[in-house]
Amino acid sequence: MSRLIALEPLTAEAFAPFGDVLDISGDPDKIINQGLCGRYHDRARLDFADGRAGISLFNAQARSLPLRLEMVERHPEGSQAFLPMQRAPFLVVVAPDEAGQPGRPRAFLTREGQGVNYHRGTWHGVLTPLSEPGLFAVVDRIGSGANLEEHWFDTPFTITGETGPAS
Ligand SMILES: NC(=O)N[C@@H](O)C(=O)O
Ligand code: NI
Repeated sequence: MSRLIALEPLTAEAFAPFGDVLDISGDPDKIINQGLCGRYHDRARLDFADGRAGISLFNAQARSLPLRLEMVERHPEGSQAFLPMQRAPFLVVVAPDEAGQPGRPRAFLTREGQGVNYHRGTWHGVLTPLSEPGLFAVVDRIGSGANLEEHWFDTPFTITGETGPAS
């Protein structure tokens, strides 16, 4: 299998097997605050086994494309949401699960202002901003026990800077 992975635009449909896309596309679900605010209500499936939701802030160093992808990880006990606190697009890498191992990864480029929520157990690359500040609010599980499984590829992939169809 080719080790080159093209970028795909992030859409709710394409990302549905892996998680939720959080953005203000389309009409808000509710108009609140005396008509001054649109509420895009309850847009992510949060799931925390034997734990609670926590909000953390990540200040991540920017990476550049093309990017060598050596590892994906997953959190068996909880979902994980990345909500940018700046407007720059960032890289989102996910992979299907194939009998407990990640299948071929897919790479998405967010639009400005988009965030993602990885469903519990979704294989994903670590937070990868493409510019700085790489400042994100992260909503994930706070609890005891192991909640991180890493998979290091025998042969790394390369995420190109090109956009293209799903591979
Ligand atoms: N380890 C950690 O808190 N972050 C990762 O899970 C990640 O997806 O970036
Ligand atoms: Ni993670």
